[in-house]
Amino acid sequence: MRPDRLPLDRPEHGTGTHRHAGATAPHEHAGGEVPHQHAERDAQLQHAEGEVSHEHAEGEVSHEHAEGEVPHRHPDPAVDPHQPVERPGGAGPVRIGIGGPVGSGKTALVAALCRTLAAELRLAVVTNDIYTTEDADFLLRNGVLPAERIRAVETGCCPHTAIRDDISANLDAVEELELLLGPLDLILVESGGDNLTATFSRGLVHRQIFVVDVAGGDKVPRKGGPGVTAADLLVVNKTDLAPLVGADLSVMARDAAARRGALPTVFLSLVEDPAATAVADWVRGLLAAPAGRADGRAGHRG
Ligand SMILES: Nc1nc2c(ncn2[C@@H]2O[C@H](COP(=O)(O)OP(=O)(O)OP(=O)(O)O)[C@@H](O)[C@H]2O)c(=O)[nH]1
Repeated sequence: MRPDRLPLDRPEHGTGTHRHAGATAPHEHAGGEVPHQHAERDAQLQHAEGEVSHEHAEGEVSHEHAEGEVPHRHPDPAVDPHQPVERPGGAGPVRIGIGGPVGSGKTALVAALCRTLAAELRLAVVTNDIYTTEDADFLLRNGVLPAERIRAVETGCCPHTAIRDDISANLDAVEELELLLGPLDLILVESGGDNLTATFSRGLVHRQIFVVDVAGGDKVPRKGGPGVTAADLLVVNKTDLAPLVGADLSVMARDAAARRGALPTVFLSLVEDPAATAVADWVRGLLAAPAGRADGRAGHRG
């Protein structure tokens, strides 16, 4: 092994286009590797300071690396490395993943759903953060659920790795909650903030909500990515900010419909509707529906 390549501690997957942040040293790619693109300023393929040079396999997707991050590989987000979980006969909890870009309002939505649904459902939450327990701490500070109903997973890596590739820490957290709390109706699994390619494995959650916000402008649904195109529910949050950033919500609605077909999209402002009414109603509908497989195919009851 070359000294500039560290051993991988996660499953290897196939590959494609990716990007590296910052300015630094050129690096090599293995023979036979699929051509990929780099940021404009990256004419020589550069890594952020502290980043270690590494290889990428065919099919890998676009992402950025933080300073000092350990090199690793990512799978094609269209390929789920795990088998879909069956929602167990209507008896076990429905697990819903909540993902989306940094700061889009995932934790605020989790808090809102806890406040709205805690009186009618037996629920628990798993949060994922890279280096901290920030999101769990926020939920605790705001008293949206008793402390024993919240578990924090520190991923120590790109959040999408812990919710899609190696989901063991999240599965452990889910299992611990079920053992400790007894029968549950709903477990919300919040991902750390990530890019538009981050999706949950159907081996971890039965359904997933993808949260984007209008603050970055009205182009986000048009940009697509598996979260936007394939999430079971797309939430366009912070609609109260639309006039301030010049975002046209009708354009976002049109683009979301074009990208998502029949899949639902909800426009939300947690400032104006702190109960997240439309999302809570969607969750209620899901729990009332017959049990089914995580990939949406018909399941069974009992
Ligand atoms: N104006 C406005 N602000 C919002 C809304 N929803 C959330 N926010 C604010 O947006 C900021 C980010 O919200 P979070 O819930 O922390 O976002 P997040 O997606 O969990 O962030 P990460 O976990 O860091 O990825 C906070 O300051 C929230 O108060 C909204 O509907 N309108």
